[in-house]
Amino acid sequence: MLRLNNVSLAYQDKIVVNNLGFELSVGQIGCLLGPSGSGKTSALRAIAGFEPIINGEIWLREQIVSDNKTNLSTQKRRVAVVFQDYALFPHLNVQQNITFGLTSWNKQQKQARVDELLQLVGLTGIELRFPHELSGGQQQRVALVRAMAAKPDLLLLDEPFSSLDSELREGLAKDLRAILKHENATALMVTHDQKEAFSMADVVGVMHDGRLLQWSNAYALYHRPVDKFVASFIGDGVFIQAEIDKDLQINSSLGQFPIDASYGFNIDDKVEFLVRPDDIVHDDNSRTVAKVISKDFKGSHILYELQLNRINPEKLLCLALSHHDHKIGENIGIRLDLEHLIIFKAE
Ligand SMILES: Nc1ncnc2c1ncn2[C@@H]1O[C@H](COP(=O)(O)OP(=O)(O)OP(=O)(O)O)[C@@H](O)[C@H]1O
Repeated sequence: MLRLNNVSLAYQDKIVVNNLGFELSVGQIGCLLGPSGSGKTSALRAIAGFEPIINGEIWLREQIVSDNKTNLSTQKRRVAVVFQDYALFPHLNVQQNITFGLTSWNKQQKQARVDELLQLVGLTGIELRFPHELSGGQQQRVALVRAMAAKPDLLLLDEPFSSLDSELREGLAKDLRAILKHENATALMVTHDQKEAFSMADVVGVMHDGRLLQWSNAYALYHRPVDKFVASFIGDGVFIQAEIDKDLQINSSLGQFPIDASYGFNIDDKVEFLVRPDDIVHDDNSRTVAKVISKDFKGSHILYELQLNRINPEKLLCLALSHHDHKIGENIGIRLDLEHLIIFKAE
């Protein structure tokens, strides 16, 4: 449905999207995730036809819509775009807003589509209200269904929830996913918010400095990051310095443990491995103790920041059940419970 091959885009001479490549099939929801300035919005704008590309190809359906000679107009691409600063037409009511682009539809078809879409977003009955009579969350829901009203082949969403508070965001991301799936719509969203990406998308691409580092599902990004940037950007955790000893074991402040030969490390290699907060288990019977440096109460859990000891002042994060309540400065027993190792050569 959508395919990018080695797409590069530059403003003046500065390349901001570098050799981008991925594919979305019909009905799939993708997300480009990355820090500010990583090129996500520029990539989305190129797919929408707002920016020409200097290299590569963008395919939509079975047609090249962008290459270094072609830049098909947005209308001809049959894509709909929802921007951060979505705006409904203030002088049109909800029904008129939603049906604005449905010029070739008759009255009954328009009415049926409005009813169907408003029901999907739980807003039945607000057809005749004007935007100023709606809450921010309701306005954003209407803006989203308006973009989907004409059943575009591809929906492009640029940080669609950024103007909403965090509680609304999560709810809306889940709702939007349900609607997209109901409509079997193909969509690509960009965001810097990992939670949003994970609740919305089937497949997530992490971007950094214009490059796509990894394109996979959320589970693989968290558990099998391809490099240190992805490992640090996705989820919490700390890197522990270690070296490979003569028995090809990892030797670290958290103890020694074996490493599979398939990792390809050699004796004396300096390495660092990732320890997520859920890899550190609070265990009063453990001989390894660490001091509580800070704590963050999260309701069902407490996220502790711990320091191993004076000789090994490495910091760790530990996610403990909320009734394991310890004071700052207290020493608590901990145990490493790594399911699998995320390990890189030390920089
Ligand atoms: N119209 C423009 N002209 C020149 N440079 C631009 C233009 N738009 C974006 N840039 C630059 O291109 C780079 C990538 O910007 P882009 O907006 O694509 O990143 P982003 O990952 O979407 O960031 P954000 O999350 O902050 O929107 C940045 O260095 C930005 O300053």
